[in-house]
Amino acid sequence: MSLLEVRDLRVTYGSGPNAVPAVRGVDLTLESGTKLGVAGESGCGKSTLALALLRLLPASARTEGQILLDGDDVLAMSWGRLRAVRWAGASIVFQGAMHSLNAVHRIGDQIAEPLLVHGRATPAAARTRVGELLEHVGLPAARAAAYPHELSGGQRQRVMIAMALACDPRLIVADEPTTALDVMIQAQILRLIERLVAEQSISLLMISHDLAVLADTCDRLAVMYAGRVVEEGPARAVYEAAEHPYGRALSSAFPRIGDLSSRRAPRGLPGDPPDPADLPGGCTFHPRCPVAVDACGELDQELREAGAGRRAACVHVGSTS
Ligand SMILES: Nc1ncnc2c1ncn2[C@@H]1O[C@H](COP(=O)(O)OP(=O)(O)OP(=O)(O)O)[C@@H](O)[C@H]1O
Repeated sequence: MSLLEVRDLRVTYGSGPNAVPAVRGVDLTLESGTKLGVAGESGCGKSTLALALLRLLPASARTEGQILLDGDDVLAMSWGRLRAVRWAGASIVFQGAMHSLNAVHRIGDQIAEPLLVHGRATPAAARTRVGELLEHVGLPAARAAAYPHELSGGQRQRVMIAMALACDPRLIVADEPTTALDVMIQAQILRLIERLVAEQSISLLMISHDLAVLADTCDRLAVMYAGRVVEEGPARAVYEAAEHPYGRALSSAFPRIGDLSSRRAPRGLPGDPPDPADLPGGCTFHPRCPVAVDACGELDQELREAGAGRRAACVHVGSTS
């Protein structure tokens, strides 16, 4: 059984004529001990997907489909079961740690909170564990007494990671965990995440607009456009030679981390991503696609086999012309 199976996930914000279909039928599979990256431009539904995985969406969101964590459907489980799953089954690291941490509480207390709420430790044992967790993410245990504003952006993100690790989750969902950081710190945090998930056999679902970051860190990649996955496959193969024209455009826009000498000229995509409330007919990418043909404006494409372990949703995939 896969650790995580997302089946035909649909998330719509609001209702009636102003409804925003942010996620429109996403299927994803994450095997235990592996790392899956989800890439796409701003507004394609990445954060909505991340929040849906732990049922953290606002009440205005209607969620359909299945999110099977170890075979148990997150969307159908009781609140009691959901509380047990959050932090311990799966935990989430958000972008911009300053907004995710509580400014008026010491970071040690914030890291201890999931341990105490889940009855994983007594207050005394939690203090010891907080020190261990801080050292694990490269911070001195004494920093437990600090308030968030006393730490740098990179240190705050380390605190978020320590908090996510506190209850030994099987899965970490990281939503743009390095976006707010400068390039050097970004690389350090990515290496830290890689080391921790490898050491503790944690599975990772990492979300980013930056395909290069994901290709560097993950085993497999899924590329989202306008609320759907348009390509998925082994990370390196998708990054080096995407089958979908959107995947190709995205990969050409981002150089590999630490490989600035081979920086490829970003070939900017014309136009903007579509408004989810007013999607073009046919393939939603066709108005921006450099290889669109007449059929693309008429018929949306489903994901189909595009080589070993790969799928892409493009009319050109598998065509011999
Ligand atoms: N609470 C909300 N109410 C209504 N619409 C929302 C809400 N949250 C997100 N949306 C809309 O849903 C769509 C997907 O947003 P989402 O934040 O999931 O995308 P994203 O790919 O994560 O983008 P970003 O990288 O900018 O966060 C966007 O059109 C966004 O405006």
